[in-house]
Amino acid sequence: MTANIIDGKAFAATVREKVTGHVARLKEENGITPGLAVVLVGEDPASQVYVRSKGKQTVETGMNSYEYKMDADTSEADLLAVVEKLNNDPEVHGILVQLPLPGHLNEDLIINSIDPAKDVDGFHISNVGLLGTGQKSMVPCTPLGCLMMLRDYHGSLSGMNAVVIGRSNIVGKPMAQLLLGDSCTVTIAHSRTKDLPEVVRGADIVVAAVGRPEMVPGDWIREGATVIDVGINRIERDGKNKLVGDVDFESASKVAGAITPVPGGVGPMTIACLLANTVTACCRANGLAEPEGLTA
Ligand SMILES: Nc1nc(=O)c2c([nH]1)NC[C@@H]1CN(c3ccc(C(=O)N[C@@H](CCC(=O)O)C(=O)O)cc3)C=[N+]21
Repeated sequence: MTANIIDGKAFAATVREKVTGHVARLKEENGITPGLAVVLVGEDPASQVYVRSKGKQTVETGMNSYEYKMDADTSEADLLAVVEKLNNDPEVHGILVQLPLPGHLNEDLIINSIDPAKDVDGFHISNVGLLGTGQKSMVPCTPLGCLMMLRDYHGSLSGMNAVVIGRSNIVGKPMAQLLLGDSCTVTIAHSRTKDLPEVVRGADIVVAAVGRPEMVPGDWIREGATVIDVGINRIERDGKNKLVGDVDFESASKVAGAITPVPGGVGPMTIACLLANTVTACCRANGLAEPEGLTA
């Protein structure tokens, strides 16, 4: 058996098309242009690449993009002041503070200083609580992108066994909440899980989000299962730099029913969902109907 490839890059293009349509309508009918502010502290090269890509796509979909680049030694007070300014700016509907932050900055404190209505990452405790209780919230971009792909591929996820490997606040935990919301039977596995291979073999849906290159081999995957690979790991192989996931694609794609590749899977969907969340935040801020096809 050879797995179907779930093409995240192509799917992301369709999400961006929807975003572009909603943005055009907001401009035409309401005279509003959604705006996304991205704050980057420090000079991590990978982060700079993502931030540039986010800014470019924001503009391409017709939205306003605001970038704040701050020195690596920026004080907490200075960063809080920037967030406060963006919270109070009516032209800014979405705020993203790129993570990880330099060690001297308290990430929880900074994230929780963002207006929850503008928290397009969905990391604010208020949004986490809303998601956990099934109320309307801002949903974290990566899990939202994974959910969109799973729903598109399967239709209904009801009753399926889903195993999420990884318990991060950014992916694992919100992913599990979303799958539970779609009536999956959800297991959150992690580094201390007993007999992880056996647990994963019970899954109809596997979401790998641990950050360890190729740690999930094909013989952990049940025949025909759907595999969502959230990992983005830079490794060196045969003297070349390579991007690989948390799943061993080579062996897993021989047993899975469907699998997302790396690159070109979850990554592009994450950025597309950030744009989608910005439109959603803009509509809510203006008391307008939820944009169709862009929310969980
Ligand atoms: N507050 C915050 N929110 C984030 O959403 C956030 C963050 N901080 N910090 C960094 C991570 C990382 N991230 C990625 C987004 C897209 C790709 C992506 O599109 N990757 C391409 C490959 C790009 C490449 O070649 O490097 C792909 O998978 O096909 C990757 C990584 C968002 N993050």
